[in-house]
Parts: sequence; C-alpha cells; structure tokens
Amino acid sequence: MTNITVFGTGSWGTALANVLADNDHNVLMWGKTEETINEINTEHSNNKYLKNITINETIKATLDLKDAVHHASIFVIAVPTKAIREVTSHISEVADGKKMFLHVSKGIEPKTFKRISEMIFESIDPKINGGISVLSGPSHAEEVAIKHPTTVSVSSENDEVAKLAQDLFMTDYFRVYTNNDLIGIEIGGALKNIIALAAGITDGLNYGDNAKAALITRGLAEITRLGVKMGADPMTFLGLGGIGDLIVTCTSVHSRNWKCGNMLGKGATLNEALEEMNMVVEGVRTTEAAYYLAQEYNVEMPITSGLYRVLFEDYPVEEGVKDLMGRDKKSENI
Ligand SMILES: NC(=O)C1=CN([C@@H]2O[C@H](COP(=O)(O)OP(=O)(O)OC[C@H]3O[C@@H](n4cnc5c(N)ncnc54)[C@H](OP(=O)(O)O)[C@@H]3O)[C@@H](O)[C@H]2O)C=CC1
Ligand SMILES: O=C(CO)COP(=O)(O)O
Repeated sequence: MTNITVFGTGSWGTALANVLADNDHNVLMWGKTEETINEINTEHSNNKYLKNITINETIKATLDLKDAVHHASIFVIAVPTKAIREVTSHISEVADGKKMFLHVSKGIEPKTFKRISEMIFESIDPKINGGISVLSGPSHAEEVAIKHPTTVSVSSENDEVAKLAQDLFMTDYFRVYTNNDLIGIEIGGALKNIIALAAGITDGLNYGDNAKAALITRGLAEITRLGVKMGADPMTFLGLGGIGDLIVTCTSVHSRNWKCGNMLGKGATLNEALEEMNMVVEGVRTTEAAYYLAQEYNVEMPITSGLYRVLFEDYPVEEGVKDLMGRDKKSENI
C-alpha cells in the first residue's frame, strides 16, 4: 500500500483516485471547492463531475494543501492545463523531500508552447523533483469509473519512474503500458482534442461517417507531422496515446471536445458552447497553441488552421469544411 495524493477533484482525478484505491493504495484527494470535498468525504460521490458513481470509501479529500502534500511522495496531477503551473508551484512551496509528479492532463500551453511535463519541471523546485511522468490514452473517466476495460500508456524520461507508475495503476480493468516517448505521448494526447472538436462539428452538420473517418485519418497525419518535428517517434501516434485516443475522443458521446464541436456544428457560438459545458474543453486552447506551433515548425496543419479560424475568427463552420475539401490536389503519401 502506497500513500498517493491526487490533485484535482474533477472527473478524471476522481476516476483515477478510484483505480488507485481499488489497488489498495491510501489515496487523499485535494481540491479547492468545499462542497466537492465534503461530498467525497461524507457521501462518497462527486455528482458534479461523475454522476451516480460511488467512490471507494477509503478515499479521503481535503482542502488543505499542506496536508495533501505531506500525505505522500507520489502526486497525481489531474487539473486542466491552464491550472498546472498554479497548482504545481503551490505544491513546491510547501513540499520537502523528493516527490514524484504523474500528470494526466492533455494540453499545450498557448504562447510558450510548453508540454505539461515541461511546465511542471519549470514550476517546481529542482530539489523536490523525484521524476515527472504522464499517463495518457483512450480513457473516458465515465467508463473507468464503472470499471470498464481500459488501456493507457505511461511515459517518463526515466524508465524506472514509468514502471513505478505502471505498477501503481495496473488493475484487472485498467491495463497500463509503458512507452519511452514522452514527447509523442504528450503531443498525441493534446492534439487529438483539436481533431475531436472538428469531428464534433462535422457530426453537428450531419456530414456522416465518411467525413469523420477522413478527419481521424488526416488528423492523425497532421498530428504526426508536427509531433515528429517536435522530436516524437512517429510510431507513438499508432499507439494508445495516438490513434487510440484520437478514435475514442472523436467517436464517444462522453468526449467534452466532441460535444463542444457538436454544438458549434449545430450553430452555437464558442462562448455559448463553452457555457453549456461544466467541464474543461482542452482542445480550444490547444488549437491556439498548435496553430502557432505549426507556423514555428513550418508544418502544414490544415484541419488545425481551419478550426482556428472557426474558433477565434468567427469563420462559418460550413466554409471551413468547404476550404478543406477545396485544397490543392495532393498525394496521400507526402
Ligand atoms: N475526463 C476525462 O475523461 C479525461 C480527462 N483528461 C484530462 O485530465 C485533465 C483534467 O480534466 P478533468 O478532470 O476531466 O476536468 P474536469 O473539468 O472534470 O475537472 C477539472 C478539475 O480541475 C479543478 N481545477 C481547475 N482549476 C483549478 C485550480 N486553479 N486549482 C485547483 N483545481 C483546479 C476543478 O476544480 P473545481 O471543481 O473546484 O472547480 C476540477 O476539480 C484535462 O487535461 C483533461 O484533458 C484525460 C483523460 C480523460
Ligand atoms: O482524453 C479523453 C479521453 O481519453 C477525454 O476527452 P475529452 O476531454 O474530450 O472528454
């Protein structure tokens, strides 16, 4: 039994806390909303984020950051990308001794273009850095919470850290692979959300299955082009953290990115769609980051560029699709 603290009481943090508690680990959750903390402690539920799920009764939750930090040497960071620096720098202020940081977030920071592991590395005191890793793959919280078979990958620059994470999470319903391509796993997890937004849009427009298959396939091509330029192994994009996550996010009713895109396809504005969701839609900020990254690395990313115009320049969704279909003739092999 290992002491583990999960930072973030949203849908993914809650589902993963359950996986860890099912593995007999001593799990403390930290969050910033009193109502949620009380609900986890007294009702063993978190209905805002995971409806009708009973949380393992051994899991405790706290608002106190010091208690959360002192509980464990292994931290699961399960907050949206925009909160990563704030949460990890606060952890660093109160931590002493080496701590292992495993993040599960899927985004890239706009403006700096940093991956999450890089943001954590920059935000914490090097003295407490006991290894940084990522867990990613096709894994909607709603299905993990009801113990449906799920597979993910963990990656770290240090293979021993990845193996430790694998051991901590592996259960009979949650199968964990290691993968030594940290860049590829983080880029695959972040960029698939862009394509899922686009898939939601074409579904909202009722363009059917051919259009969605095209988006998944050509989306994978542009994710791979950028990922490889950033230093990823192209094979990673054919694994769980690449095509696996791309398929699940583009086709699942659970995906927040798909849902948000679907509302846009049906005519909502971005603000209306985001207001309707009470959970994070990472793909919006990641589209901005990837749009500029593509320019920096001189990589063609037509789906990302088209979506950028729709999200940030009020470009009509139908025109965006027409533009993609009307691009110059190409060979698929390039
Ligand atoms: N949900 C899923 O199925 C999966 C999600 N992910 C990724 O996991 C990450 C977290 O997503 P998810 O749990 O789904 O998000 P949710 O929207 O379900 O929950 C977000 C959580 O983050 C907390 N939070 C937000 N800002 C802060 C902050 N500044 N300080 C402390 N806590 C904060 C929220 O707290 P509060 O409620 O108090 O506002 C809430 O508990 C995302 O990057 C997502 O892409 C990855 C795989 C699967
Ligand atoms: O990453 C996910 C599943 O693997 C969750 O995707 P959404 O954020 O679109 O719900």
